[in-house]
Amino acid sequence: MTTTRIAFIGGGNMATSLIAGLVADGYAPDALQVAEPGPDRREMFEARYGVRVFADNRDALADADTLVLCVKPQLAAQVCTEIADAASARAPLVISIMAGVPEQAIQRWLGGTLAVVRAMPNTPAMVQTGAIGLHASPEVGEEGRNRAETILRAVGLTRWVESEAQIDAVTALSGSGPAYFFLFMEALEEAGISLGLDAETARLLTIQTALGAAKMAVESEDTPGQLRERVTSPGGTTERALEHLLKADLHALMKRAAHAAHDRAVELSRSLSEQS
Ligand SMILES: NC(=O)C1=CN([C@@H]2O[C@H](COP(=O)(O)OP(=O)(O)OC[C@H]3O[C@@H](n4cnc5c(N)ncnc54)[C@H](O)[C@@H]3O)[C@@H](O)[C@H]2O)C=CC1
Ligand SMILES: O=C(O)[C@@H]1CCC=N1
Repeated sequence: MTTTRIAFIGGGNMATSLIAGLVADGYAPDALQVAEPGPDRREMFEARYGVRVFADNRDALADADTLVLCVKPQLAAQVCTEIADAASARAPLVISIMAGVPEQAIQRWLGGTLAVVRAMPNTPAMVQTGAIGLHASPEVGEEGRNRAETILRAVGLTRWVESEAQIDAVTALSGSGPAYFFLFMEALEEAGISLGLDAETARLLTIQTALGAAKMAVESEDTPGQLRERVTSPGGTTERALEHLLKADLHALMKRAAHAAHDRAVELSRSLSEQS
C-alpha cells in the first residue's frame, strides 16, 4: 500500500470505520492522523488505533499529503474555510466522504482548485467490507485516482462512477444501505420473537441468515432473484411469506425510500452550494 500520510478531519463514526479498516489492512498507524474536537474521541483513537490526534484541524494537515474530510455536511464550509491556508500550502489530494457536498463547493471553500475525490463509503468499511463509490474532479490525475482507490480499497469494494451526480445515487443505495438491511434484520428478529423464539435465538438466527444470504449472493454466479427462487418451494412456507411482502409492494417501497434518500442528497448539495 502507498505510504501517503493521511489526515482525517472529523473523527466520528465514518472516520473510525475507515481508520479501523486501514489499520486492520496493515496501514502504519503513525501515518494516520485525526483532527477531532472531542477529547474522549481523541483518546479513543490514540488508545485503540495508535494514530496521531489533533484538536486543531490545521495542525493535522501540517505534514499530510492526503486529506479526508469526514465532518457533517453542514460543517463543510466552516471547516474547509478554516483549513484553506494550510491546505493551499500543502496542496494535498482531498478526499471528501461528506454526503451531498459538491466538489466545486469544496474547491471554492478551500480557496483554489485542489484535486478533489468524492468518495461515498458505508459503515461496513469498519470490517473491511465497505461498498464505496468514487468520483474525481478534473484536477485529479492518475496518481491521485490510484491513491484514493488504494486507500478506499483497504476498507472494501470500490467503484468509480461516471458523473458526480451519480454519487448521490450511490449515497442512496450503499451509503445509507446498511441501515436498510439492519432495519430488515430488526423486523425479522421481532417476527421471530412473536413466533415464540427467545430474543437471543431470534437475533442469532437472523444475523446468521443475513450473513449466509449475502455470502451466497457474493459467491454464486446466480442473481439474487435466482437464489430467492431456489429457497421458494412451490406450495411451501417461503412462498406464503413472500406473497405478503410482494402484496405490500416491497419493490415500490424500496424505490420510494431510495429516491427519498437521493432527493435529500440533492437538496443538501443545492443548499450547501449556495454557502460562501
Ligand atoms: N455514517 C455513515 O454511514 C456515513 C457517513 N458519511 C458522511 O461522513 C461524514 C461524517 O459522518 P459520521 O462519521 O457519521 O458523523 P459523526 O457525527 O459521527 O462524525 C463527525 C465528527 O466530526 C467532529 N467535528 C465536529 N465539529 C468539527 C470541526 N469543526 N472540526 C473537526 N471535526 C469536527 C465531531 O466531533 C464528530 O466526531 C458526513 O459528512 C456523512 O455525510 C458518508 C458515508 C456513510
Ligand atoms: O445518513 C447520512 O446522511 C449519511 C450518508 C450516508 C449514510 N449516512
